[in-house]
Amino acid sequence: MKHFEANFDGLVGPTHNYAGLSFGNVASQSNAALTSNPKDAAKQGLKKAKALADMGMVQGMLAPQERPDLHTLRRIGFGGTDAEVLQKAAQQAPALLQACCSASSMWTANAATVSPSADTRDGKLHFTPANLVDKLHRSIEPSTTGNILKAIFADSRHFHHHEHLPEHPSFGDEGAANHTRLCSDYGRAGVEVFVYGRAVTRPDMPAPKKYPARQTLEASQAVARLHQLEDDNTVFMQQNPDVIDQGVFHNDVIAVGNQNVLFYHQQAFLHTQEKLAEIQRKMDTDMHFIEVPTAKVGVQDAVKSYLFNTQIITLPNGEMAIIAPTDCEENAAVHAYLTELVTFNTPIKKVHYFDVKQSMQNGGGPACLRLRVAMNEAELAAVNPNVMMNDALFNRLNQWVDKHYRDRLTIADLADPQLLVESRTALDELTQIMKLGSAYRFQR
Ligand SMILES: N=C(N)NCCC[C@H](NC(=O)CCC(=O)O)C(=O)O
Repeated sequence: MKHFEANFDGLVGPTHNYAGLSFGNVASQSNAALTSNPKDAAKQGLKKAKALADMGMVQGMLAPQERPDLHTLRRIGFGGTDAEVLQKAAQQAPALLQACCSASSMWTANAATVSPSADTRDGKLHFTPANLVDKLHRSIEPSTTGNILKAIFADSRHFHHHEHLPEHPSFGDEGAANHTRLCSDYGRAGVEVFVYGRAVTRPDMPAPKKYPARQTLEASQAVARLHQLEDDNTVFMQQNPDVIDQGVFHNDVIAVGNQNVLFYHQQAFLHTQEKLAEIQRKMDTDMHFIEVPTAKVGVQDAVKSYLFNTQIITLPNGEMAIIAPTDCEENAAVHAYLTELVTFNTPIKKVHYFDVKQSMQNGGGPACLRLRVAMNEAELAAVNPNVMMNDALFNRLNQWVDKHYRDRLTIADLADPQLLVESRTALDELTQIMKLGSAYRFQR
């Protein structure tokens, strides 16, 4: 049976805006209050997803969440008509309104942790939505994420869905952004690398001083238990707290892996050599550890350009390619490095650049925008086909964006009751396009 990796990109929602909600994420903070362009944002994402489909990759789309989130606003005491709820929240607690309007579900690397059936004891593909407890605006995503994943991966003969971890800082879980699966071939048991920022039960271990460590060791261990992984196919590594304090809020901002390649910055981890040796010992093939030295690319350049928030994909011809943001092309040191990288003796042979600036300005690069699901043909046949990218879906979604999305949105616009109407109208139509049933609360 054929095995491959599918990517599910988050469709950018109609309320995409810059509210500076993510302390520790430099782009989010420094672009706060910029005017956004939701239409461009959605189209940039669709273009990248379609390009991967055109390269022969299996590519799907995940629907955005319902925002403004009236349910949460009512839950915290804003009442009246929908328009009144928005107006009162805007007047009394603008930060809470902003948290309830973020289109942050677009970054589907944070939707869940996924373990392919080749790695798990029950031979099923496991999903655990990330609880994202570190940020208020993201902590309201996991239940709906779980519902969307269950609507797409519905067949219980193949897919095993878990509830998100308890909503407490001890179990801070950021999903696939802090998880990398390495393997010799997608269908063979691999090594799942969990990268955590701090260990709650081990206060003696180093932790960042300035910015939060969003992922805990305890959360990573819980996910590995739920997913029925063996010690032989898991590795737990600690992220270097110094780089978290320099703006590396997720591990996928400083490292990315694919099959037998791990591409990472010299300063990414603690106890690097020991941990890489453990990975190699547990792998059934020789690893390519591609370490980028600080002397060639500093941490600041890596964070600004998102050199490591690139996707490394295996093309149908077996070669690997890097999907990078155009910001990498614009940074001299990073561009020089990538140009050199394809000449090294590694499986990576090509770099493709994509403009995803609307997302980048909130700290989300190409890799943030996608959830990886390694699977086989039988599993793919069980996936809702209406979310899979092809010419027809690409054209249909672009028309849908043109019809419903604004081309400029400011923080002040979030209280506009018309934005709520537009968003609901758009999402209602989307559930018909993607055949998702009544996925949203407002439809029930
Ligand atoms: N690295 C990965 N996998 N994902 C990137 C997520 C970016 C997201 N930004 C935001 O949520 C900013 C929203 C705002 O400020 O309006 C975050 O910090 O959680």
